[in-house]
Amino acid sequence: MSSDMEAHKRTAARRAADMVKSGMVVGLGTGSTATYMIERLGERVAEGLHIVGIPTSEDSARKAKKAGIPLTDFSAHRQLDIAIDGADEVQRGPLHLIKGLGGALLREKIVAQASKIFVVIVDGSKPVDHLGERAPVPVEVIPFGWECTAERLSACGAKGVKPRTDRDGNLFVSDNGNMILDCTFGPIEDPEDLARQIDAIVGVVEHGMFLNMASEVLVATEQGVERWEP
Ligand SMILES: O=C(CO)[C@H](O)[C@H](O)COP(=O)(O)O
Repeated sequence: MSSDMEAHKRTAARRAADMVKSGMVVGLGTGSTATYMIERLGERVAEGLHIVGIPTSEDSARKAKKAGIPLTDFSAHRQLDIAIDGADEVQRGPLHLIKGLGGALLREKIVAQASKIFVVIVDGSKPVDHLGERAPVPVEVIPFGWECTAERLSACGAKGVKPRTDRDGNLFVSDNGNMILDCTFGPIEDPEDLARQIDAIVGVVEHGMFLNMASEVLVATEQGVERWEP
């Protein structure tokens, strides 16, 4: 990871964190870009910003607590004012996303769906013409019968379906106790159709295509921060 890329992630993250106002319920994304956003929100809380956060992963919950951000959950709030999160790919135009290479796609999608505004923060390596160009589509599945679920995902056109593993080669376990299958499709011509096919497979909990969900995307590059709307 180049230091430029890190600097761009940080710039986009801080720009989004500065959109947050006192009184808001804020969805806290997961990943390296979202971590910069959590750190910036922590600074703002220390300066007097009053917010509560709903984290999208156990990892982000830990980081938010460390940063001093008070946390809440859906038992207290059914709707969030804003959610801010990174992405693995962003398609300009509809602002379709692939998310979940960090393993948190299910909670991320629940939080994004419950938010009035969903702001996506990326560096210049994330925009693509078609979803699937560079990233696999992560699919969270229940462990029971995953081999069978994997075959059905192949039948949807995935060229490769790989169970995600951790650094030690053990099967990755999500915060929800599920597995992730990384499905390589290559450029996806019709993401809505693919999403329908994947949603219909028994055993699939959720996939990492976030279609028509982003309210805006902040793309930070050498040239500054571009703001995209659908
Ligand atoms: O979806 C995600 C985690 O599940 C992340 O937002 C995505 O992987 C981007 O991560 P990073 O900001 O580290 O590039």
